[in-house]
Amino acid sequence: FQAVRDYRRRGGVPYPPGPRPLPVLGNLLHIPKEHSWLTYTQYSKKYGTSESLFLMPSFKIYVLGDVISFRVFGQVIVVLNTIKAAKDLLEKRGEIYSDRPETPILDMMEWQWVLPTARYGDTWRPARRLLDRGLRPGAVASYRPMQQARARVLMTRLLASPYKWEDHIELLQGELLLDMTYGYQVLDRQDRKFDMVKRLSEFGTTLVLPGALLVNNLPFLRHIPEWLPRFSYKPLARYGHAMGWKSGTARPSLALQNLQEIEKLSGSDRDKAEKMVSGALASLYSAGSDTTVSATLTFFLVCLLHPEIQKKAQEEIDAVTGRERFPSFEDRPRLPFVDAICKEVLRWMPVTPLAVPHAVTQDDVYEGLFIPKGAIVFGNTWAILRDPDEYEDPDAFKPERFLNSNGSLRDDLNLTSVFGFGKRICPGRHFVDATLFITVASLLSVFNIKKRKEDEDGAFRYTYTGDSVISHPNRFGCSVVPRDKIAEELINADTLSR
Ligand code: HEM
Repeated sequence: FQAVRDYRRRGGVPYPPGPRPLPVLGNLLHIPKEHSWLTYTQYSKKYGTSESLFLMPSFKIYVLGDVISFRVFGQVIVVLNTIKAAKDLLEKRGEIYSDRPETPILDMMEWQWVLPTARYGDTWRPARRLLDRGLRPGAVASYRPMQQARARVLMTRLLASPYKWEDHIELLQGELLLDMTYGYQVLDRQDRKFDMVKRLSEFGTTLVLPGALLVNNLPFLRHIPEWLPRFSYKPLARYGHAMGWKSGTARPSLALQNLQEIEKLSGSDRDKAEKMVSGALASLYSAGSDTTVSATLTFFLVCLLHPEIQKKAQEEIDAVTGRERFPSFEDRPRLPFVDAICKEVLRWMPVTPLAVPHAVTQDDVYEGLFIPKGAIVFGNTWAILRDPDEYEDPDAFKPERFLNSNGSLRDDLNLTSVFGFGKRICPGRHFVDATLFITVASLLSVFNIKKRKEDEDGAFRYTYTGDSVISHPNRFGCSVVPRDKIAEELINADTLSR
């Protein structure tokens, strides 16, 4: 009966192609627990030929591999494997493709105000507007002096304790985000407020793992009253409280900007606005920290794998600074190769290979394929950025692909898929762009990032995590050494001047 009802609802229009569902289990076994983007990319090739019946073009049956689908316990999951499909649906039909999958656990915990998981509509809209305004290119430019200063503190720390390089990278991102958001200055890694924000946000991200999304579709797992109350400790209230956002620290920050507007309100309007603002602000650390850390770790990995690229970038930087100072944002137009490295870092190992899932709010038909209301839709950023038609030799790390023949930077419109799609595209992307540039340029101006002695002979292996929304390199050894005496003196002089 269900099959007949389903057929009627679709009017006979087929679902996007994919592996044949099994009885009861559907496609459960076809969805891998790890690195699912690789499997989806393979499926897209397997189901990816549009075939003509009887060799007659007009009798084409649609078996488009750029859109594939799976069904698990009544949930339809759609994966868009090309930039065209992602743009056609997530961007051009954004009004119905911008929701997020239902995550009741988050709602019960009052995380519904946190932007990356917020449902599309009246809760999301004002929070998103707030962040778009606060993180637009012009506004982000005002944080440059802070980003530059913090990047230099990273150099000081790396010189003092190079073996703690991973900790220093993580601390840098925490400092940048909490300063920009709340004007809060993290003391050190032991700072208790920093630690609490970190733990709360880690907990939040485990709830949006693909596994957690499937849990929503198993009715018997939907009610978990025994353990939920222990977790519902109003995380946002705590989060905002820890950062003192209502006391409005004097440093310019997004919190400070928004306080004045809230102060004009009263009663329930004020209460609602406070929740909205604290949710929007709390989104920034949870969405921005691990992601930028992952991209920075990939940059370190690239330096180990390609010393020649590192050297070429150093030559470019030296020609601009004369090795008498650190590079700055003002130097950026004269450092296209450094910029190209940052872009290639994002393309080569996309931090969120399947972006963040969208959900559809209305039945839809695309290229003769049926996409039902409630379907979860992934844009396969990995497949888009490893498409050999767009990126020659896509598995290779080649910054030159982002340069014109005269050495100037080349625009690449597909690269924005690193940050997702349509109305939900990452609002932090301009901030990331600045952070990566100044971190990479500062690092290369004074350090060589190399394999450890023990890794020099034999094959050096690296792997990436594949069980979460964010993918990052698994731990690898690395040696961070000042390039020479000049570099060391530059760092010391800068440290003393602070
Ligand atoms: C390399 C670093 C980063 C990457 C790769 C990244 C990627 C993404 C992606 C793929 C999405 C989902 C887009 C979609 O649904 O289509 C997203 C959403 C979001 N990102 Fe980022 N992001 C990064 C850094 C940041 C930073 C630094 C911030 C804050 C300053 C930030 C704030 C957000 C927020 C608030 C959302 C939710 C937007 C919404 O749902 O409307 N992200 N990001």
